[in-house]
Amino acid sequence: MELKKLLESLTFYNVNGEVENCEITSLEMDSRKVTSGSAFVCITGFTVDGHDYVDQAVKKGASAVFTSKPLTKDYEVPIIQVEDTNRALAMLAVKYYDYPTKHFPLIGVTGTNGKTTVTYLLDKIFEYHQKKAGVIGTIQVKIGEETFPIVNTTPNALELQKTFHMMREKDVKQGIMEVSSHALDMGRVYGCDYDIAVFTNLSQDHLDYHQDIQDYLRAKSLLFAQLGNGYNGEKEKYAIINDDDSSSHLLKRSTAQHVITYSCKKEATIMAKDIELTASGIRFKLHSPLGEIAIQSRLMGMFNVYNMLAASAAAIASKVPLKVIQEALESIEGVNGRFEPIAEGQDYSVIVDFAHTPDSLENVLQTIKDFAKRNVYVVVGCGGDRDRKKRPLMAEVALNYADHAVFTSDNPRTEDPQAILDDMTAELDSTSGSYEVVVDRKEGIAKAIQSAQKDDIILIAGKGHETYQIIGHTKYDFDDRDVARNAIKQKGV
Ligand SMILES: CC(=O)N[C@H]1[C@@H](OP(=O)(O)OP(=O)(O)OC[C@H]2O[C@@H](n3ccc(=O)[nH]c3=O)[C@H](O)[C@@H]2O)O[C@H](CO)[C@@H](O)[C@@H]1O[C@H](C)C(=O)N[C@@H](C)C(=O)N[C@H](CCC(=O)O)C(=O)O
Ligand SMILES: Nc1ncnc2c1ncn2[C@@H]1O[C@H](COP(=O)(O)OP(=O)(O)OP(=O)(O)O)[C@@H](O)[C@H]1O
Ligand SMILES: N[C@H](CCC[C@H](N)C(=O)O)C(=O)O
Ligand SMILES: [Mg+2]
Repeated sequence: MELKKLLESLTFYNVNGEVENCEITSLEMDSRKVTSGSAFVCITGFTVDGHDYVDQAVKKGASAVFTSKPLTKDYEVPIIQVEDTNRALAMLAVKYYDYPTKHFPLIGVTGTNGKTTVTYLLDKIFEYHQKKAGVIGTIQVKIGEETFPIVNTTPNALELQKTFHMMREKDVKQGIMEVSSHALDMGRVYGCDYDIAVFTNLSQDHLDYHQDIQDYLRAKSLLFAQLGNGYNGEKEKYAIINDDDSSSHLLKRSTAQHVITYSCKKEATIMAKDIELTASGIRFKLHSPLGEIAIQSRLMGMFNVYNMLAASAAAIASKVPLKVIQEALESIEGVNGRFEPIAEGQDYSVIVDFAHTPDSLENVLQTIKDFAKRNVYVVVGCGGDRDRKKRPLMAEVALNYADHAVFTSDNPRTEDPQAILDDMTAELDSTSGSYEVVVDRKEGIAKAIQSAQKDDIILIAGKGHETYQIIGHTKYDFDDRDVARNAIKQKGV
């Protein structure tokens, strides 16, 4: 693409150098990826400043550089200075990849818990609706049956538009993505044109990044403020909001578009009635302005009723017939690493789940308690370099619900694993409940499995689908499901 054409995506900028006849062969924000003809955008990060890598980028053949501050030396390639390179990156990426989401509708899902689950429910619904879907989120990028690895739940603006472009090339008819609060706050989704924005719920997490819960909510609300601000202005846009959550009022006020509410407790656009939670799944009646359907699902727990309402509401707004929604939800066996049973023929249950917040841990433990015939064990830890304030809360929830807790390491990252466990247990006294601390996760899982007797249930929480454990800066192979399977076999069935 000609640089001149790329610059049409920006309004005010200063150019130092010659723009005419400058051809751009790729758009990059990482100097290490620059090749001959790349345009390099300098981003000021949390660790380093991209402006310090201009020399490297130019040496590698960059044919243009975007900055947000004056550079200390002159270069022979055009230097384009903008107010904010982060914002410019999104605009440039949308232009470079030729407005990819013009070609398919886009659903964004935000909230503390349930985003991945809702996106996979929607993926199944669109599969049944015979519309090829592309999903972006915590687990991976999934386009039809193809999957690609991912670093962040919501990728940066450049990676995101590139992924949308790939979806367009693969003939995707429906985009579905998780939108994290970090992404909203950092502007990773600037330039995205959402048709539907979904809110699951808000509870404590990420207070390492956000100053407080209000700031966290403010970040979430940006998705609803952004709804309808894109280039697909002629289509109707919908905000789908959990009306049973105390943040619903603010989120409704954040959007100028249509609002669809959902609730299990009160009058709302979409409601769940006659809910039955059983040891083998969920039954309820989904009531909508278009009619009522009976939902029968293998997913467990009240929280999954909410997830199904959220997904159904987004599907209804996307004009998917109720019958299709009903069949798709009935067919879902589970979501990777969410309430995933590990069955090796043993006479006790082992469940691997991704609960890594106080609220999700409480929800999943409540679900287990409701059907437990005997003791409930929980093996859980808290990630390092993440919200420290949730640590004592998660430990408290574990003790409130489980008969015995094994506190162990999650992803310690650069923190001392013992110090994380100390944060979890500092407030607990000996009367709070029965627990032990086992720093090594593999050992912690094995200990719980060794102790289990017939009809006991062990919940291994926090890592779900993850196939690694991050210690320091290194990712080691680690999968709770494999570790549990081996421990079960070692114990003997
Ligand atoms: C705190 C945070 O969000 N950091 C993100 C950020 O990294 P950073 O600011 O440290 O980047 P940096 O290393 O300083 O680099 C700055 C710039 O210099 C460039 N650079 C760097 C080195 C070099 O040699 N040359 C060069 O050009 C980099 O490409 C970049 O453009 O930008 C990176 C690239 O986009 C992200 O991958 C990274 O996410 C890290 C891995 C992360 O862990 N983020 C978490 C907190 C996060 O965002 N989580 C949410 C999920 C939350 C949830 O689901 O609950 C998410 O959406 O993933
Ligand atoms: N609607 C919900 N409300 C509360 N807890 C939930 C809900 N849905 C799922 N959970 C619990 O939270 C865990 C994580 O669910 P899921 O991965 O769908 O959430 P997420 O919002 O994508 O999380 P992340 O922020 O890590 O991407 C599940 O394993 C389950 O224990
Ligand atoms: N998306 C979540 C994942 C947490 C998973 C948990 N295993 C951890 O490492 O803390 C986060 O970035 O906070
Ligand atoms: Mg997720």
